[in-house]
Amino acid sequence: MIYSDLVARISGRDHLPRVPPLRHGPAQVCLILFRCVGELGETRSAHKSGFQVRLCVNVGSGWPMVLSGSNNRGFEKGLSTAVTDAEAAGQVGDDDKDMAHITNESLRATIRKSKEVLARHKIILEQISEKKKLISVLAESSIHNEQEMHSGQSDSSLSHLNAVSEGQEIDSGRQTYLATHAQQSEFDTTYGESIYDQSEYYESLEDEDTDFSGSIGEANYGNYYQYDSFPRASPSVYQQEVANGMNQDYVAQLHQVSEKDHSVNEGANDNSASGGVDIMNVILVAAECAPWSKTGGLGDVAGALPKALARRGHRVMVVVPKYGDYDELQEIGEPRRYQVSGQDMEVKYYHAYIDGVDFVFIDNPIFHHVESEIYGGNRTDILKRMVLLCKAAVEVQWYVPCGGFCYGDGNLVFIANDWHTALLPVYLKAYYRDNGFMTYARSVLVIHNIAHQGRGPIDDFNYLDLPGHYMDQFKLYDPFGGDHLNIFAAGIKAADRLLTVSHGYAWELKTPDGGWGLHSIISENDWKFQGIVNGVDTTDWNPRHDIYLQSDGYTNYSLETVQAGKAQCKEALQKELGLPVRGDVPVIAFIGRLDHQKGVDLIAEAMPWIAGQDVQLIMLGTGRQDLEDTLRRLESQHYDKVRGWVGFSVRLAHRMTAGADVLLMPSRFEPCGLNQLYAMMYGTVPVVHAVGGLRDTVQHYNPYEEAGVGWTFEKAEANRMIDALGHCLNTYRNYRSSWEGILRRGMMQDLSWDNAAKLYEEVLVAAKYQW
Ligand SMILES: Nc1ncnc2c1ncn2[C@@H]1O[C@H](COP(=O)(O)OP(=O)(O)O[C@H]2O[C@H](CO)[C@@H](O)[C@H](O)[C@H]2O)[C@@H](O)[C@H]1O
Repeated sequence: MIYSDLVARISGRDHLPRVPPLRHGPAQVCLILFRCVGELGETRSAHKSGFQVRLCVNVGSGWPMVLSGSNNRGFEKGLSTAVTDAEAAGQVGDDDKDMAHITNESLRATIRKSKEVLARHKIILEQISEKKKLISVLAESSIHNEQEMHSGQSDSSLSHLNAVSEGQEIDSGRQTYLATHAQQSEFDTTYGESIYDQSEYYESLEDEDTDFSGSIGEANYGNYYQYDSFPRASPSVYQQEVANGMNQDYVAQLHQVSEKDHSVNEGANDNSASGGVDIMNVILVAAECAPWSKTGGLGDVAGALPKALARRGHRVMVVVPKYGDYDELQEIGEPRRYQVSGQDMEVKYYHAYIDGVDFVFIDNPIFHHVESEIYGGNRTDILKRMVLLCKAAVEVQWYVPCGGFCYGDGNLVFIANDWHTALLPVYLKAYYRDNGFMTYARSVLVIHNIAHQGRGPIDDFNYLDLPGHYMDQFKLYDPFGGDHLNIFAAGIKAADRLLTVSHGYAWELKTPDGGWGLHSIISENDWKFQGIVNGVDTTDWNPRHDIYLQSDGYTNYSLETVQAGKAQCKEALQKELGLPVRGDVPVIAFIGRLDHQKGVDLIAEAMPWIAGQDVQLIMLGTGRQDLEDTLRRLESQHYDKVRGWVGFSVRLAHRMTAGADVLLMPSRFEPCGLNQLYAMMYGTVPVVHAVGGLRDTVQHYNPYEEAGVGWTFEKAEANRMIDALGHCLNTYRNYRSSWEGILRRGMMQDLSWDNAAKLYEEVLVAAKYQW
């Protein structure tokens, strides 16, 4: 018998860490302590992930050897060392015996106990799954009923979205997909980008007696308060009290009134912790969310990641401002009032339940009519919007009864995104956790783009309504701008966990060039920091059923039909844009915000070379005025082969991704990049600057081994880009079978959010058990 079989039998599972097989079976194995963390059970261990396994192996007559590891590798290493030592000492027998040969009674008892506990785990998980389904059904039927009552219509919120997806022109119709990066935020112009533009910054089984009979399902669902059952003072009063220097009597009073709630929460947490079930309440907060509002990749992530987390069994809410009138929403809960820099603001909540996710919209006039400039306009106006969003979002779990039940704070984790919601971890701490509330709530902050940090003059602190001693968290000295207020900096420090959207960018953020002045703070917080590569929403971005490929001569296609499908889409694209319809000419696409980051100026610099090639170039983007002018100029100068579409068109972005042969991404920095992922899904070959997430996701083509999915170049320089593009075009023209291989390998990857969601879950769980 080999060790891996033995351990698998002990646990009753067959996917334990890959334990190296022994050539000789152990004569005696005495399992003194067997303790698993993570998949097998859980404790409140702060270990990031994976297993913590302790085996005490009695090899021969010597003292037992304790093997332990907080992850697979540690365990494997320890075990193989022990085995090697034992073999070397001649203490391991030759016989490959069966379990029956293991005589140690305590080992058998442990095996039995472990099996029992795992069986109970299984039952508990099934119960949770059932309850989750029930809640989903209740929520859906409540929305359905409400719709029928209020509007007399019977179509669900989902069906409305489907109606949109069945061909309504989102671009012009709802005008919610907007080109807002066109309007530079005064924040970053004054205190952020301009500074860095001038600088060089660019270039459980823990306890066998644990009682599992308390339903873990209840632990997770029983702690949802009925609407508004949290008997606390009005949030604005409370938050204001904290900001003005907390009155201790007031704190005591609040503790008293919320005692009941906290006992519920504590119980819930205890149960879920010991029960080994990490189903959580997750609230993702963002300034934009597709399909309602989108200026770039953040909108895509906010629209897709929550659905993937919900598919993993978590109860998930997205909180986002309500910029426009979205038909599919229903008002929910009672309006509440919040103070933003001395002004009393009423917040209403709107709700839609779609694909297992509660989308909650924060409504106040300050959000209205800014969909075209979410991050644009006056600096203090943007700041007030973000303050209101974060103040309301940090309490949404008590006041918005999604599906009839509020989320509660007993098993809760917030996911904040970029500087816009970086105040949320700070508010969570300053208003609540510092004062003994929301003990079990956690916050994770995701960095999508460090170039925008929410910088402003120190005096802006007055807008934040925080106790004076919090000022230090925000204050940052910068060699170019001097002392300033930096919202991202404070959020990074306050969050329980810090994430970014690729491994490459996680590394870059800790360097002076990549951290944009925040590298030291990020490095200091490295212990809680990691990168997770974004995924693709495969319902929206999928050539098999992309709704934008169902008209105007385009067609859906798959790996099996890619040759004919792409050829048809290419023809339709050339027709739509008035380019010569030629199947043999390589079509190169660029899609993105027009700013320094995306390197569109490098394409302009390479234009003389590109113009000399038999190619077609299509660029879609919006942003900086001078770069928009560049697009227009290139089109007019090379009308026979270049199109520069200035604007924000989701439909055209999809069609270009399907119809082009090559996607060019010369980004100077790219935290993750979604377009190259979309391109590969559609059999379009990426040519990218090897930076951040582009380096992580595009494997350079190796003609000797016929491996790789695209071309990369090492420096964001026009001549480097030309080199890479030249190799790419050469392969396109002269090595067709290699080209097909590259394209197919790209399409065959699993780029869905499901992988990333699993990794997010590990981070959420790590945050939950972090004290
Ligand atoms: N003119 C236009 N018309 C239509 N659609 C357009 C468009 N311009 C851009 N888009 C769309 O907006 C999205 C852009 O996403 P990216 O990830 O490439 O960049 P962005 O820099 O906004 O996001 C930041 O956040 C994301 C998410 O984490 C990171 O991947 C990225 O590296 C980081 O810079 C894509 O869906 C793209 O198709």
